Amino acid sequence: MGFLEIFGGAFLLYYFFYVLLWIFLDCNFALWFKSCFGVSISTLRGQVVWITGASSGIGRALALNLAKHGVKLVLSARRLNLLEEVKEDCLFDSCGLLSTKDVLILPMDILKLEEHEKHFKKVLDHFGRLDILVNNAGRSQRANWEEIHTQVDRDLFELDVFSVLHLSRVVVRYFLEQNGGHGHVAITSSVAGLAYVPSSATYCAAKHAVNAYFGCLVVEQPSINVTVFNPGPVATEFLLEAFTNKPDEKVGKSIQNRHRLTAERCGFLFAVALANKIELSWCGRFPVNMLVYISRHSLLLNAVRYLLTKKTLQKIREGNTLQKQNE
Ligand SMILES: NC(=O)c1ccc[n+]([C@@H]2O[C@H](COP(=O)([O-])OP(=O)(O)OC[C@H]3O[C@@H](n4cnc5c(N)ncnc54)[C@H](O)[C@@H]3O)[C@@H](O)[C@H]2O)c1
Repeated sequence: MGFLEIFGGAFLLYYFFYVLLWIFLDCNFALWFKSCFGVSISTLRGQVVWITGASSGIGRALALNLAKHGVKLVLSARRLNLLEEVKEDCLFDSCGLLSTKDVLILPMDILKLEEHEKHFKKVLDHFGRLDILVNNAGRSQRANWEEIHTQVDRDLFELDVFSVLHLSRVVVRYFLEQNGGHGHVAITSSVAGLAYVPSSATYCAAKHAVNAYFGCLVVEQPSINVTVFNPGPVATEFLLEAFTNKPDEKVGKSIQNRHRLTAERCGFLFAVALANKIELSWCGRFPVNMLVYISRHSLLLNAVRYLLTKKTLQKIREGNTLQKQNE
């Protein structure tokens, strides 16, 4: 057998394996592997994890998954009543591993950067330390590229990028100066931060931006653990609050969640990524997982760009449940 046959066979085998991953897994291989054979979420028991945007969706699901394993929590968002409900659910799901003082409700508007230090002080006053910050609060977008008002670009970046960076810098400085140089920062990014998706140009750019900022933190401060978690479509109510092309306008619609990852599964995978300190991971039901793998292989990506129309990509994005307005 010549070199070409061996090389060709190995190449085909490699892609055969990859295609199997694309079809059967709902996340990247490393994350799936760790969810089965990695360290348990229980290794985080007793640690203090601060989750922003914990009142609903992925943040809430992550909180519940961590609470089941006795992880102490700081729950932040703007709506106090919802945070109180999440706290109750966390205490219930922890089956006695957590008492009421182990879950701190810390209402905050993350856009008020000047209050970040004050909120962090409350965390330290209550628990005496912080082990992991999870930057999860954020809003998505539905808008045509050419119609997006520059104010929307600014507002979305203010929330999804600048507020995240500001809070993270407050915490990273604490890790470096008062925590022996160690600590863990995580971000709920998106597959829109790994690939290009239609109808969300500002959001896509914002998630690429945070991925780049946190990637730079990894190379600059190797002692700080960074987890960039990139979900595909997840069944939450995020479209209610999503930006459009106009300032101060929200999409204001529920999605029908036929082909989306459940928030529970997403929260579990996120908790696995935290426990195993996975730097970069993603999740999503077929064909999202496949498209992310392909987007990381530029040759295949170019082929797929010719094959998939904007409408098809949009349908995948919406979990095959495109609303009339978005068609
Ligand atoms: N649902 C998806 O399909 C999906 C996919 C990829 C990434 N994400 C990301 O996941 C994260 C959570 O989204 P979700 O789907 O759970 O939606 P969600 O609307 O249920 O959660 C968003 C959370 O952010 C909070 N928040 C928004 N603005 C805030 C502010 N100014 N101050 C404080 N808190 C604020 C909300 O109160 C809420 O708790 C977001 O960063 C989003 O970009 C979602």
